[in-house]
Amino acid sequence: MSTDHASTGRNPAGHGPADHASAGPAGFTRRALLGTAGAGLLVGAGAGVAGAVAYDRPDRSGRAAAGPGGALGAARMPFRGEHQAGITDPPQARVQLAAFDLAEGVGRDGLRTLLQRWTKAADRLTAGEPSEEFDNQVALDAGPCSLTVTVGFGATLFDKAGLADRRPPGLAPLPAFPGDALDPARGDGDLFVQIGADDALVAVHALRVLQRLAAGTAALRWQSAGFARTPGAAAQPVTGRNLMGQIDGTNNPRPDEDGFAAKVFCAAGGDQPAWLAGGSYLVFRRIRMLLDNWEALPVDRQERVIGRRKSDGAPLGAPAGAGERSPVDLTAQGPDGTLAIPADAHIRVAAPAANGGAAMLRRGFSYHDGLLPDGSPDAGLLFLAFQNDPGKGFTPVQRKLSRGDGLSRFLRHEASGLYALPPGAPPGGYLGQQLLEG
Ligand SMILES: C=CC1=C(C)c2cc3[nH]c(cc4nc(cc5[nH]c(cc1n2)c(C)c5CCC(=O)O)C(CCC(=O)O)=C4C)c(C)c3C=C
Ligand SMILES: [Fe+2]
Repeated sequence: MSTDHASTGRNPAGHGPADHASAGPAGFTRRALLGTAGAGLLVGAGAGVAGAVAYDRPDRSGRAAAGPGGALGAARMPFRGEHQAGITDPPQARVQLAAFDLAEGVGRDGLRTLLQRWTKAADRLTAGEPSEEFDNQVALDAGPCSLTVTVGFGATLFDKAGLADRRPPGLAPLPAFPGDALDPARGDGDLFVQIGADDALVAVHALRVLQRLAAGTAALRWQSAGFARTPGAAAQPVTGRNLMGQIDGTNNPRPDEDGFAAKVFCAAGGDQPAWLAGGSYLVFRRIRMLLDNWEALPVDRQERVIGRRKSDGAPLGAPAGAGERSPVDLTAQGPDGTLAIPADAHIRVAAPAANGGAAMLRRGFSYHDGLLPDGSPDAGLLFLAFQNDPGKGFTPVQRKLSRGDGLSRFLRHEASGLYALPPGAPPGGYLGQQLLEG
């Protein structure tokens, strides 16, 4: 399968011809539309750097910016397509995650109106235009900055909106896992939004717009801000690091591999409702890292906890210079004859081969929200995993990790959410139309 619309389903229809797609780090699809100035810069940058990887969210070092927000700001992710944006697109530098609860008495019609208003706003904001219904001028001088708006439906939405018979089976509650310390006030919710952008103001602005458009219909339940590497921070596009310092995301399913779409997206037929075809399920976990304990561990022991080298992300046992994409050999032995990748190493316990082929597309973001009362960092990973069936993806893997993963000693799962993501908004239509009118 190639990195085309069939595998990514991100259709640039209606957004002009300047679409650049390439497989970026960690298998995400780099697909952004640049304004005239940005497109010119891309060509110029590619011509000037021999052997450089085509990278369509341009490096800040280009600087020759014109138009809204400069080159980084002009990069634009198509909002419409077979699948929603923000799934196969590479993680942006900033994310706002939030969930909303429907107000009392808001039924199907109220939900439809809300989704229509959100779609209209997302159409405009992702194109770098202010929202027509409400705008507070916070993002006025910025371009779209690769803004994506991704919407999901929690299990509780379906009863409230009179859609109980349309609730998909994959929204059955996740089981409780050993060690869970979940705060329901920071998870779950009727409606979920993931807003990514390469600029913090653009992301916050988009969330504020959606929140204002929801006034009287749905109230914010929780909100979490996250971040990832800013494009251009590294000399070459590489898979990002998390707050434990590990390269995180290497062994994700890749859009150019066979069966990618079947792992990540729901297909028509089977036990999935027709409205979810082209959609996906998202598992969210707010996972705090016990960084004081982690950082007290020598690097070689940290590496054995994960099963990969910190420097370059290569699997333990791989020769020097092998790189993060080097194949994982779970049978490799060290000089002393023991397993190079220990029995409780995270990548061994989480591997699809150890979990009946369970697969998911991880697209997490770091968070750092200051200190807890005991002085330890309130920091970790906003874990986001997209899959076609959480019962065959996240749940079996997390069950295994919670019992036998060396990494779990350094983690606390503090919030959780499970959402069904409808397919992309149909041409001229709105997000969730297949659910409400199908
Ligand atoms: C239930 C699923 C998973 C949770 C929860 C999870 C948390 C978590 N992971 C890291 C760091 C890394 N994970 C890596 C690989 C990896 N993780 C999962 C699943 C969960 N991780 C899978 C399926 C895999 C791939 C396994 C494989 O096939 O090799 C890695 C290695 C690099 C990579 O492939 O991404 C790191 C590093 C943290 C810090 C964390 C919770 C905070
Ligand atoms: Fe992991």
